[in-house]
Amino acid sequence: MVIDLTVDSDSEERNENHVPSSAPPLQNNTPKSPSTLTRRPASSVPLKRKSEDAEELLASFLPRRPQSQPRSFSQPQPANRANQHAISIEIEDDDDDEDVKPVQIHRRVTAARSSSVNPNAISSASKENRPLQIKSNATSTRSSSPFNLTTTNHDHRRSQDRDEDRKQRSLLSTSRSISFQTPSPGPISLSVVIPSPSRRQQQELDSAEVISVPSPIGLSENFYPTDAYEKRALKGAYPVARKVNRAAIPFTIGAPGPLLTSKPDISAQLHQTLQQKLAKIRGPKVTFASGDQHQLAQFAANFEFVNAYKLRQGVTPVPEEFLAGCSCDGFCDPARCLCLSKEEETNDPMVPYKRADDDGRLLVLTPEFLKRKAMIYECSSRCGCDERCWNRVVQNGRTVRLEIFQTGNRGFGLRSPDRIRAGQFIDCYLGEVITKEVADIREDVATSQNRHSYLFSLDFLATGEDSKYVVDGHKFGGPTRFMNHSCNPNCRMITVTRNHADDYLYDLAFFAFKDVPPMTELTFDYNPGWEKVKKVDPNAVPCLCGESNCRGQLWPNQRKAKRG
Ligand SMILES: C[S@@+](CC[C@H](N)C(=O)[O-])C[C@H]1O[C@@H](n2cnc3c(N)ncnc32)[C@H](O)[C@@H]1O
Repeated sequence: MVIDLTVDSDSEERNENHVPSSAPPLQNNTPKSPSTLTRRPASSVPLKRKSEDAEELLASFLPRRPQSQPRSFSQPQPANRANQHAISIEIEDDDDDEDVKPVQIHRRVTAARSSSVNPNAISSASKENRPLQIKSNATSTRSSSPFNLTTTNHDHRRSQDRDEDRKQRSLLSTSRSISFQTPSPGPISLSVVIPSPSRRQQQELDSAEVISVPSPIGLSENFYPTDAYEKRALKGAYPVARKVNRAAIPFTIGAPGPLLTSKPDISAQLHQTLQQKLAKIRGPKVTFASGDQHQLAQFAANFEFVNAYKLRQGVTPVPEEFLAGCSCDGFCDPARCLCLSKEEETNDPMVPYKRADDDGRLLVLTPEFLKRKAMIYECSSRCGCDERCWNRVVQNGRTVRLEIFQTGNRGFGLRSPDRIRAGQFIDCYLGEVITKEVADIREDVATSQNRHSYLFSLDFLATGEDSKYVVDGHKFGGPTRFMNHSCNPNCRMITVTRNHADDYLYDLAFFAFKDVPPMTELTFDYNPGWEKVKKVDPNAVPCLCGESNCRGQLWPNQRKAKRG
């Protein structure tokens, strides 16, 4: 579609057909200048003003004008020429400014789809449905506009334009000499031609069927669908229940079942529950010494035994492929095994285990190692040695039986019915492995509830103050979670690992410090190396170990300390 929009100020007679009868006659009034232009000198108004005005008008033609700028739009009668519709729009600015000398600028913008004016445009428009194209004799073009303004190659028009420019300049110069104000465009009439449908479109329109649609009524299901059909179908699928005379149905009482003749044995039930839980522990038997039923019941309801760490959210072990091993064959050679711990100062390899003096099958820590603070690196599945290798003790598990008993003043405690040799491995501390952040929260809860703490920091190789992970044996754990503190302990915790690459996840293994007679409570120092202080912190947990060298308090804070 092509719309020929011609901006013409003075060739009135050519556009007479498009001027609506209602359009106001040409007046000699000076239109009021737009506020943006009143402060500009007339000389600053560009000569291309005319074309800009056309663009402005076109732009303003599309959206609605605000009420504050009243403009009159009038639609002209269709032109006499066949296949042509013209809309003439007259735009007029109000002017009440008496100070400005009346200067009349009258513009008529005619958009006509006229074969005489632009035959090419018409022919192309009728063939294709192109976007609206407006032709103007204005000098500027705006390609980004949906309207495409192009210059008409018409000499006569150009001369008319030049005349108009001259006339405008003279008018502007007159205005400048008087008030130095730029006049606004006067009443402008705009004619827009709306093209008729193309031949193909017309054919489609002619052949289109007229479908009669019934006028909607408020309750018609065609327009407001309901579930009435669905309801009717459901009614058929589920017939209405028959009425029953309940009084007529006989009620027969059967033979009575076995009645409880005695009180249930709570103690036996509790014992059974505990046995079930203890049976889950791997290795030699772990038992509960009979004691306070209420405490046992509490424990049975709130605790589960585990045989390995339970890694919680945020805890990631170093993958297996990072495991390094020695190249020993069969039994490791203490002189060249790469897994052996290194002496911190000398870097000499340390052999941690030796055969027990009275039992060749039993491996115990060497007396030298018991005094050290080094970590034990045991051989692993990546090593060349086999499972009989002497450097595999902790990974082979517990060898002594254990008993959980009530201490009387420190809650439960742990002991063994077996004799334990100095340096003998007892068991590992187990539980949930949690992040330090989670541990802090749990510690606050334990402290506020004034209950036992089961948090054990994995901070042996930590460079900073704090650990990355913490083991919590409160809800899940092994028998060693019952080991109490003593200022004169008989056991020691030593860190043991098989993965040289992981500094944060390793075993917390308990070894007997000295020979421990059967049924002696197994204890360790919660804060090894912590010196006795003269003044005991009144907020600290008081130590009840009863030893002559008792420090009087368990720890400066609830959690067990760094290196053992
Ligand atoms: C790992 S738990 C030991 C088992 C605990 N007794 C139980 O019944 O579950 C640590 C807690 O036991 C108590 N505890 C351990 N050793 C203690 C001691 N020497 N004196 C006082 N309380 C002790 C403290 O309440 C501590 O928070």
